[in-house]
Amino acid sequence: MGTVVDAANKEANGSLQTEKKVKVVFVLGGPGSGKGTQCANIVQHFGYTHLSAGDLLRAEIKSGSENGTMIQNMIKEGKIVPSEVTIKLLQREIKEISNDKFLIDGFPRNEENRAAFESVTGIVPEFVLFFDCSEEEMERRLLSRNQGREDDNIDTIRKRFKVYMESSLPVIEYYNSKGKVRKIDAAKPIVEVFEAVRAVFSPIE
Ligand SMILES: Nc1ncnc2c1ncn2[C@@H]1O[C@H](COP(=O)(O)OP(=O)(O)O)[C@@H](O)[C@H]1O
Ligand SMILES: Nc1ccn([C@@H]2O[C@H](COP(=O)(O)OP(=O)(O)O)[C@@H](O)[C@H]2O)c(=O)n1
Ligand SMILES: [Mg+2]
Repeated sequence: MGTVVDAANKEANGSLQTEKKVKVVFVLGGPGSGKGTQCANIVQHFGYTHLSAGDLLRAEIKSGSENGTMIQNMIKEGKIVPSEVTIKLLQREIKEISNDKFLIDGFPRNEENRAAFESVTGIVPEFVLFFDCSEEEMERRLLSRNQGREDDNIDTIRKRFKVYMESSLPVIEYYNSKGKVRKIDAAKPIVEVFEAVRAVFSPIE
């Protein structure tokens, strides 16, 4: 269990009155491995709230916020946005949504994300759901994703794969060294992947 503390409230009352105890599962894997697709299934069957870091960042661009242009440029390059930006968006959702269990999809994507989230929120994940899939398969899926995303082009896809190998896989290895990774063969068809996902969630429900 982790807690998200309202800093302002803590400041005002010198106490942790608005502590909210939450259960968090990180959903990690390469671009196109099927994170978003399986999160939708988990939401339906296990009552978690799905927080996609990428979706929150794209919404931030649309909102015209001061960080929008920076975020847009980094997404176009497949780069990882400064953690303080992404963590603030995640914290806001966790605080505002009346649920106590969250799937955080596509985060942490590098060591800075991982360490900063833990030190800022005090939350340690129950476990990490890792969707393992070959680059060839992920590339095929991204090129036919048709969600109008400007980062689903072959040049940016190549950059994202490089970032995934260099920065994101080490985070998965970190959690693996702590016995926290639940690895799923994500190359299989959607239904078969969900069968394996269901088995991971069922025992603890
Ligand atoms: N197991 C699967 N087999 C084939 N296609 C898949 C599978 N899972 C997801 N897809 C498709 O691949 C694309 C990427 O899936 P998505 O869930 O957006 O992945 P991610 O969030 O990891 O990038 C989508 O078009 C989705 O419909
Ligand atoms: N923790 C994160 C997650 C996403 N992002 C950015 O958002 C982009 C899209 O993330 P996403 O999770 O929606 O991408 P997919 O894995 O779903 O294809 C990433 O390539 C990064 O540029 C980030 O900077 N930090
Ligand atoms: Mg996704």
